[in-house]
Amino acid sequence: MRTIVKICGLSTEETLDAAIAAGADMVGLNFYPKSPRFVTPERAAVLAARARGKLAVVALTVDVPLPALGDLVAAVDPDWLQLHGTEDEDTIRAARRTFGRPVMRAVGVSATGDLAAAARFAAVADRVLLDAKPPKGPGALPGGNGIAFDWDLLAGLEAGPYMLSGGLSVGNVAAALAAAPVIGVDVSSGVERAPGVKDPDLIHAFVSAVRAVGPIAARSQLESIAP
Ligand SMILES: O=C(O)c1ccccc1NCC(=O)[C@H](O)[C@H](O)COP(=O)(O)O
Repeated sequence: MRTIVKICGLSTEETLDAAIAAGADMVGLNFYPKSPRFVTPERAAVLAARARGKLAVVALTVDVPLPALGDLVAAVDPDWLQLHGTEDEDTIRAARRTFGRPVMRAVGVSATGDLAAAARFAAVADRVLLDAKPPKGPGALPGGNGIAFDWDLLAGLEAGPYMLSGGLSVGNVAAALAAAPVIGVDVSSGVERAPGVKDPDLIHAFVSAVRAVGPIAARSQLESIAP
């Protein structure tokens, strides 16, 4: 099975088409109002319709209450939900049940102890996104900060539906995949020329860099995972 590639925080037709042409598997549409990647539900609906059947569209939200999430799902009809805040297991279960879509839960990692939280969420979510923790201080976003964490912390990660994110780029994604036993990768800042401005050439280069690593089975620590 090939490594899953998600390009997060798209907002234009041009960059969506680049992700599709490059062979990405998922794109993220960002509904966090303070993000430079924020898209309105109306704009997202246009992009999601364009992507339909070509790759999976992920609606990324941060601590949005279920009724408002329902409005978003109705407007955009995403294939996946990505919960990138402090949503607990009950909320994940409720979102899966209510909206009938798979849920990805992001988990910040800065120490091996965080892998316990990741495993807890992996038991109830369809996928867990292992991301860098946001930096402290004003202006930091819950994600999309372009910061990598120490991938060696993942050496003891049990096989599971884990994807890796945080500071990935064309230059480091092969090393990240060599270190981290994950089924996929997610990138945002690393394929941008400025915050919120995705670059079609960088999207192509990033997907090519992942494909050059080869399928998951070529990474020995993942031979037993069937996502
Ligand atoms: O990207 C954002 O602006 C963002 C804002 C609020 C919550 C999550 C956000 N991004 C989540 C993602 O899925 C990113 O792709 C992931 O954090 C990695 O980002 P980066 O380090 O910039 O590649």
